[in-house]
This record gives sequence, structure tokens and C-alpha cells, in this order.
Amino acid sequence: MYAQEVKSTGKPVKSLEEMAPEERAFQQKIDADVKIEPKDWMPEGYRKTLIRQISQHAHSEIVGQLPEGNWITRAPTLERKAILLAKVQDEAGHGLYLYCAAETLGISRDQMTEQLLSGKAKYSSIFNYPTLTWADIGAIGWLVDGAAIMNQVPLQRCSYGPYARAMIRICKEESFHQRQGYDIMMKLCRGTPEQKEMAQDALDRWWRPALMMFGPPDDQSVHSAQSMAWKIKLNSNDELRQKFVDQTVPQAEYLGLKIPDPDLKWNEARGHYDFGELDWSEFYEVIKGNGPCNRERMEARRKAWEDGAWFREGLMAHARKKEARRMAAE
Ligand SMILES: CC(C)(COP(=O)(O)OP(=O)(O)OC[C@H]1O[C@@H](n2cnc3c(N)ncnc32)[C@H](O)[C@@H]1OP(=O)(O)O)[C@@H](O)C(=O)NCCC(=O)NCCSC(=O)Cc1ccccc1
Repeated sequence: MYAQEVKSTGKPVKSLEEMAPEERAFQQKIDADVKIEPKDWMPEGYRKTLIRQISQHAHSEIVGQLPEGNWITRAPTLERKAILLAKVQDEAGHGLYLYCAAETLGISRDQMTEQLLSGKAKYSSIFNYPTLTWADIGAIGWLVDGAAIMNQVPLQRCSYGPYARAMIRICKEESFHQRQGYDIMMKLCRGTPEQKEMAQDALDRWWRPALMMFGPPDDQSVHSAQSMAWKIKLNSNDELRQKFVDQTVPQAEYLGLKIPDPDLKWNEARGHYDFGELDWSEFYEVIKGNGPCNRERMEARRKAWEDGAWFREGLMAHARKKEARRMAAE
């Protein structure tokens, strides 16, 4: 799908003729699938859009550790605990690669953290929902990681080199995450009626928030048209949401679970599932800070940042001393 076909509410995308020569050469590079690297010239809007998206993505990975972290001490077996621990550690790693990718655009880790804590930078809406039962850990792996992969696989081909490369490793790890979630769901669905009920309840609560992860509908997406023209995004929000529904419905059927949507129906003519309208007012409330767990999540991040201040100061003092010693020896 070409950017121009996406009905986005943002500023109209400039045509090549309307661009200054430098910007035109940049766009032609993008159109020819040449990667943009940190030292290359880039329009200010491209740099800012990447900082916004990559830093929000990084914050999502870091905040995303919290709902699952809640279950590490209560995982049902030693094996499940070790797997969950590894998954949550992977998410910390993803956050770090992504912060590094954003740093190549001239913003520091401290600035990004300040933007998160002040509410200027967002993180994914999905992490503002609570994890009430062990089945939620299965549902997160299956649905949330499943949605994350659907969105991130195309980003391996995005125009900005450091972001595209970070995505390659992240996607490999995300597929392990998705499979471990589905495996939890399979175990529950083959278990007692109570366990199957827990799995259904988790699906009922996570289905709609998972679909909202892809962002607002295309006609309300401010950034899509420009981001797609710059290949910062390769697919529109609705396109990926549809792909996710099409992929996930048979997986739910295999589990013997029911997707909580009375309007869900295979549409032979379109070759896709039709699905019900989502409650976008809930999405906007959550991203404004009024979801069920927003306050708790931000408090946890603020506390971690404040508690770590002495360590960051220690590291800086050590670095300064080392540098002074090196200078004295020269
Ligand atoms: C598709 C989209 C998320 C949004 O498209 P865009 O073109 O950027 O925006 P658009 O114009 O369509 O929207 C208008 C406004 O709405 C905001 N908004 C939209 N959607 C959301 C949302 N869901 N949550 C919160 N805010 C959202 C958007 O920022 C903008 O507001 P702004 O102007 O910034 O104030 C894009 O940024 C993207 O692909 N990001 C990279 C992937 C990424 O970040 N993945 C994160 C999950 S990683 C993961 O899950 C791994 C994991 C699994 C399990 C456990 C732990 C970890």
C-alpha cells in the first residue's frame, strides 16, 4: 500500500517536485530502499519522527516488563518461572537496543527517560492493563507478542539502518515469546474445566486491547501517511490489525476458545475476517493516562529511575576519574 492511499489525518505528504533538492535526494534514496545511517543528512521531521517512534517503542519494552514481572514469583512450575524470567530479561534487552538506536539520532537516554516520566513520550497502551491470573501471562505471550511481531517484522525493512537492524534480533526473540505464551494457553485449554475457563477469561480481557496496539484507525492516524512515505512504517495500522485478526482466529479455534466478538465472521469476498468496531474512546483514555494501571506503571518507572540515581552518579564519577588518569598519562 502506498502512503498516499492511507487516509491519514496528518499534514499532506509533499511530492518530489515540492521538495528542496537535498530533501528530494533523500526521498529518492528512501524510494530506492537505500538505508539511512546516523551521519547521513536527513530532514528534521524524519529525525524527530524516528526519535518519537523508537523511544516510545523502547519505553514500551521497559514498561512492558511490569505486567509479566508481576507473575515471576508466582509461576506455577520452576520451568515456567525460568522461561518467564528469560522473557522479561529479553524485554529489558530490547529496550536497551532501542534506546541505543534512538541515541544515534542525537537524543540521550536521560532525555528519553525524562520525556517518559513527564508524560511527553508515550508507551504502548497495552501495558496499562492488569495481569489478574496466570492465564494472562499466556494471553500476553500469544496476543501481545503476536501483535508486536506482526508490527515489527516489516520494521526490519524500515529505512533507518540502526532501527531496522535492532528489529532483526528483537523479532527472533519475540517469536520465542509468542510461542511460550501459546504453549501456556494450550496447557490450560487441555487442563481442567476451571483452567480452560481461566484461558477464556484472559482472551476475553486481552483481545480488544491487543487489537488497539496497532494504533488508531487509519483515518485517525496522524503520522501514518508521512511515516509510510519515509518508510519508518511499512504498513498502515488497519492493514496490520486485519492481518493479526486473520492469523489469530484459527489459533483460537485450535485452542477451542471463542474470540469475544459477536461480529467476527469470515468474509469470503474480501478473503479476510470482518470484526466488530473497537471502543476507541477507551484507547484514547488509556493513552491520555487514564487506563487501569497507568499511574502504577509510571510510579514504578519513576521509583526505579530515582533509586538508580546513586548508581548512575557513581558510574559517571568513575568515568571522569578514568578519563583524568588517561589525560595525565598522555
Ligand atoms: C503503530 C504505532 C504503534 C503507532 O503509529 P504512529 O504512526 O506512531 O502513530 P499514529 O499516528 O497511528 O497514532 C496517533 C497517536 O497515538 C499514539 N499511539 C498509537 N498507537 C498507540 C498505542 N498502541 N499505545 C500508545 N500510543 C499509541 C501515537 O504514538 C500517536 O501519538 P503521539 O503523536 O506520538 O503523541 C507505531 O508507532 C509503531 O509501529 N511503533 C513501533 C512498535 C511499537 O512501539 N511497539 C510497542 C509494543 S512492543 C511490545 O509489545 C513488545 C512486548 C511484548 C510483550 C511484553 C513486553 C514487550
